[in-house]
Amino acid sequence: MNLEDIRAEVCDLHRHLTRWGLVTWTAGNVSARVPGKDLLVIKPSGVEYDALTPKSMVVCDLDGNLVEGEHSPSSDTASHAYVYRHMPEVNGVVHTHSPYATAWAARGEPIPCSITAMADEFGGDIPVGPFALIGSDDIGRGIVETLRQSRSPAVLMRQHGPFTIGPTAKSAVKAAVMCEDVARTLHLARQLGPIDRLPATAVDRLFDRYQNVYGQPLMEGQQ
Ligand SMILES: O=C(CO)[C@@H](O)[C@@H](O)COP(=O)(O)O
Repeated sequence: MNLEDIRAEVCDLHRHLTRWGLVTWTAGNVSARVPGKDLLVIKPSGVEYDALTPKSMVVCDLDGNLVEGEHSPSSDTASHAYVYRHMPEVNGVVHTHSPYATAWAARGEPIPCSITAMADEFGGDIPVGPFALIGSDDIGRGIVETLRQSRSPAVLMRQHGPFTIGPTAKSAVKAAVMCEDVARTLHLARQLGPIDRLPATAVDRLFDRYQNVYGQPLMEGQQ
């Protein structure tokens, strides 16, 4: 993929944030690593989703410095860059303020792994990361420290909201969609009474099946 393709992909992926109701106004962002280069592509800060174009996407280095683009990069660029610097297996990062996941983040409470959909996608609880102010790479440090100890591609940054990672930018977007889905379901379940976590052995088997068997075999060149 060349830089123009990545700009187009990152721009297009923001449509999923609005389609799945994960963002309000301009509060959320998607980025992708540029393969083989110490660069990332991210959304411009504070631009409405309907106005995003491939050209308005911003290219930054992995210290968060602007390299190419007509707009200021997302406020979370330094944190996305920190994740790419410290997690070489990650090629996509997403942040939203999706309401149910952010409600769990506001309480500083992990989402307990109580349903098969959570075991499938997250392989356990969705953990809580530390509170950190926006602007520096402190949020990135909290994401990396928390997710290194977990199989989950999602972390609820305390009193802020969810951040997700993935081997592709699309997979990080999918994790953000699934995170909000299970956050809503577990919130609803808890209104009905106490909820139990799945046994660890069942979580392991479900996670392995979903990650390795579920769906269609990949064709050559697919991700
Ligand atoms: O979380 C916050 C602000 O609380 C930001 O990530 C969010 O508003 C999105 O900012 P950007 O438009 O990406 O600069």
